Amino acid sequence: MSAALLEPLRAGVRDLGLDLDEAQIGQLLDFLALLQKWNKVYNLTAVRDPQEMLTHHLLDSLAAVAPLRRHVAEQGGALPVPLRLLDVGSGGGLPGVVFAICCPGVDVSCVDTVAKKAAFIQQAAAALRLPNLHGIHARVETLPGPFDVVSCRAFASLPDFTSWSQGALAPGGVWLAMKGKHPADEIAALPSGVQVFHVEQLAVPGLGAERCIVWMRRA
Ligand SMILES: C[S@@+](CC[C@H](N)C(=O)[O-])C[C@H]1O[C@@H](n2cnc3c(N)ncnc32)[C@H](O)[C@@H]1O
Repeated sequence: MSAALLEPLRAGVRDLGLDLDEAQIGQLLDFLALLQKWNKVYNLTAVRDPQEMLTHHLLDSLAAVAPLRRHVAEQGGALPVPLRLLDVGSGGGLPGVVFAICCPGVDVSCVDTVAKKAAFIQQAAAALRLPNLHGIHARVETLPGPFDVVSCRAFASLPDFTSWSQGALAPGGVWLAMKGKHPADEIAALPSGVQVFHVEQLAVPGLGAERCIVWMRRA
């Protein structure tokens, strides 16, 4: 599988303008192979075709890496080292595992209510030799944090995501919600204690669909 996906992955990374070394490209392909292998047992994702996994999961998550790196760079010395990120409802590790591979300076915890999904993340951390990746089996509502960035993809509405994870967000922390088209209704339904400070459009190579990141913080 890896050989057939290597060139499309390289092309996608190039289109995204991402700087990744050979080891990271290898880890991304190894992650895809793990996801495909364990999907049969753990039912981690409905996407089963490897090419589709590449565009819908890997490249889609990779599109959020440059924005995350920019946030880390912009905050500079204001953030703890390593920066602590919580990926909520991570499922098979998207985008959490991709963030852990591409941002070694970020300590990534992936939380999921389903035990076998959290176990898969632990397995991936060991297999891919990622000391900055952890799987947590819990409901996000019960996690105290603190996390400097709380992310999600295909998880819940913005009001539910921010309300359920507010206890995990560090003072001065930000929410990074990956969404499809601009979620105007969800933004309008946010409580006054949550402020949207940026809606960032993303272009995912090979995916003709609208994607954005909704960045939020406590008002
Ligand atoms: C649709 S999946 C998305 C998985 C992954 N983020 C992705 O983009 O492929 C949503 C995940 O959220 C998890 N989940 C639902 N409610 C949760 C909660 N309260 N706390 C943590 N995880 C939760 C589910 O078990 C499921 O794995």
